[in-house]
Amino acid sequence: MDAITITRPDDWHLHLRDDKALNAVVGHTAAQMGRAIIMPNLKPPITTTEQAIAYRERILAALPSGSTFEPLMTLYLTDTTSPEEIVKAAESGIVKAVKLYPAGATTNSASGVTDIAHCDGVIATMAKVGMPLLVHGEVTDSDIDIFDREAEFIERVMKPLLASHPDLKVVFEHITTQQAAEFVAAASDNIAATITAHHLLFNRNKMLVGGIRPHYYCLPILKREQHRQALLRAATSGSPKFFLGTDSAPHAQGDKESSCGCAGAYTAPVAIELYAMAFEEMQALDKLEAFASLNGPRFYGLSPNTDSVTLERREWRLPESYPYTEGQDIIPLLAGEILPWALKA
Ligand SMILES: NC(=O)N[C@@H](CC(=O)O)C(=O)O
Ligand SMILES: [Zn+2]
Ligand SMILES: [Zn+2]
Repeated sequence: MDAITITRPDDWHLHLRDDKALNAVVGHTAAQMGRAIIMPNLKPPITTTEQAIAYRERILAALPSGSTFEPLMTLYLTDTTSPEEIVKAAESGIVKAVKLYPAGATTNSASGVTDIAHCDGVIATMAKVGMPLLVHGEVTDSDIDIFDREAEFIERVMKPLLASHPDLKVVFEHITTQQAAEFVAAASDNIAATITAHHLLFNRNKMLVGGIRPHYYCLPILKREQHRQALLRAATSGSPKFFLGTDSAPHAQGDKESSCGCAGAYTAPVAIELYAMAFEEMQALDKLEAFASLNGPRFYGLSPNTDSVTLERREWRLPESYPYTEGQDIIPLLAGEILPWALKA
């Protein structure tokens, strides 16, 4: 196949940050995606509908002129989020989901939930009004190895949560393990998952063999090959439960290439190209459209985009960096490398 045309994709898990960083990155996503679910882990986090509406306005203002990209907003769940705030969010039509960050699990999760028991009433309200819960699924207990934190989350948090709230819509975000892929596939229809391009393309060797490569450090951390294979099978299985979520998570070069580097891979400029590489590895390019453009809107109760994008088989070299904030560049994943697929302008 030398070209593939699909319904324009959406990104169901994206970090856009704010201010100068927002201005630097939003165009990369808007050039490819029709819509994106915007993560609320700003400093301070987006915890109210009012803040989500204001953040949405800042995103729209930062878009290149003429762009029709649509940001879909989320709230950051805390120990003190009220059921009233959830009702308000649902009625706004602007807030599409609520995000659970276990406190301390990832970037800007300090205000996250310390114990999900604190949120039982709020989650019951979410189930009642049909507001999806998006989950960063890792336990944070210091005795649990970083490579086991997602699998352990399924047992300790996800299963009890779904048992108490069987009608709750849940997206298990950025799944990275065979356990998560199998759990979601076997769960009821109201449970889905996003999968990143980098977890489909790379195992942990990419990050650790021949030198430590900080741009491959993200959370949940890259796993061993067995897990990558399970994610590839899930993404290309044709199941509507799995859809595209890049988790493109920009951090300044200096914050990544550091003695204590931040977690997050910046993939927005080449998101759909990277997914095409992964699907081609499975000889499943015919499954790309459902994963990238149809399954997500279906889960969120939205229509697919009405226009399309075309990928051409044409080698091109990704830039080494892009301008980011004052005096800082951002390094995309696969910076300076040759990619086999190009998005037709
Ligand atoms: N994925 C990451 O490694 N980082 C994300 C947070 C997240 O999605 O967990 C970020 O905001 O930088
Ligand atoms: Zn996360
Ligand atoms: Zn994320």
